[in-house]
Amino acid sequence: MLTADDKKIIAQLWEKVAGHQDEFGNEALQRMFVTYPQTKTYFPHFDLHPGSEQVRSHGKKVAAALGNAVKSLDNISQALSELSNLHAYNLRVDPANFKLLSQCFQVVLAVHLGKDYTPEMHAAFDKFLSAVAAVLAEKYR
Ligand code: HEM
Repeated sequence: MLTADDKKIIAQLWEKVAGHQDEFGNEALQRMFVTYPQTKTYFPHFDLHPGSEQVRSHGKKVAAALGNAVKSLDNISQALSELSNLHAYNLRVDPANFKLLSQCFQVVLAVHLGKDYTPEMHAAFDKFLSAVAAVLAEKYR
């Protein structure tokens, strides 16, 4: 459950992300594929080499979806409803993978924002990403 404070901090953090959104999405995916190679099995139809345009374009979509959720912190479930259907019914992504991408996205934030990514931001954003993951996994049962 996101507190009012969490929501404020998440919105502040996203202001720092805006402008780098596409790049951060791309880097998070690149890290996920290198660090957790099992995640590549969901993308057999993608070129997964570093610098891949397909990954870049996918990173842009993922980051946009996160940005959309940041705008709807009071109703993430509704904001990501279509994506939730897609991941559960069509893609059948094992929900364990959501944590892996979340972890990679946080490393990207730490690398790029450095000290600006404060422990408070880390804590609030971690809760946010868990909430997103819960929504993407909620249709599985
Ligand atoms: C924070 C978590 C995630 C978000 C916000 C997210 C978001 C998205 C978005 C926006 C799309 C594009 C949907 C469309 O084109 O209409 C997508 C597609 C997809 N996602 Fe996710 N995703 C997440 C996690 C994951 C994870 C962890 C995996 C697997 C390891 C995954 C696998 C896929 C696949 C295979 C596609 C289809 C790609 C294609 O063929 O174009 N997603 N996701």
